[in-house]
Amino acid sequence: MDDNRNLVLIGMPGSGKSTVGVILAKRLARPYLDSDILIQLVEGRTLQEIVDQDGYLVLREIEQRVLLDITCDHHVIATGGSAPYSALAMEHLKKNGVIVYLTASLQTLNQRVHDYETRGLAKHPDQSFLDLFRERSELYSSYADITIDSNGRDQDQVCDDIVADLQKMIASSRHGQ
Ligand SMILES: Nc1ncnc2c1ncn2[C@@H]1O[C@H](COP(=O)(O)OP(=O)(O)O)[C@@H](O)[C@H]1O
Ligand SMILES: O=C(O)C1=C[C@@H](OP(=O)(O)O)[C@@H](O)[C@H](O)C1
Ligand SMILES: [Mg+2]
Repeated sequence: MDDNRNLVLIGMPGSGKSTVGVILAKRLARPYLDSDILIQLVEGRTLQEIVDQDGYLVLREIEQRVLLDITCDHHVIATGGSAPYSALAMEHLKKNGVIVYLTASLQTLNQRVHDYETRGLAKHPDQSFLDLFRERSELYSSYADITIDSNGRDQDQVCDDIVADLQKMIASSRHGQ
């Protein structure tokens, strides 16, 4: 794909950002970055340890810092599900990136993920997953350039759908020039 912008994946935990991100990077011959891994490298501890030791708001602050430090282009970047809580970070990523929102229903997410208790979710301990899902859906949509429905699609099909939509987007922006 002839475009130098980063491809930035956003969506709920379990929507497939990390899994699809690796496949997409290989498909497009681009380097891959996962901001969750960057956080763990910078902090020298797991996401769950950060939440347990310092609380979910500190994890969100660290995530914002790590996202603001990303200055590359031409990468595929999988963010963590809580990335869009930082408007600053999202605006930074959007300047040089196409934001791809992977959607999945609550039922799909619950089928895919069984470790929400240890995954280090950046949410208030009393907030239910359903409430989180509702709160975030709007937030993700507000930043999305492309929205891809991952329900009933395996990771390779999701990757095909992203590439097809990106090609359409690039072609239509060329026609508009
Ligand atoms: N399109 C898909 N269809 C079926 N399972 C998927 C799909 N995408 C991801 N998964 C599975 O769902 C789980 C969560 O995926 P992951 O990539 O870690 O999501 P995220 O990074 O968005 O939290 C993994 O076990 C992964 O294999
Ligand atoms: O949604 C969340 O609150 C989080 C999701 C995780 O990433 P995935 O979306 O890749 O699971 C990770 O960033 C962090 O533990 C917080
Ligand atoms: Mg992930």
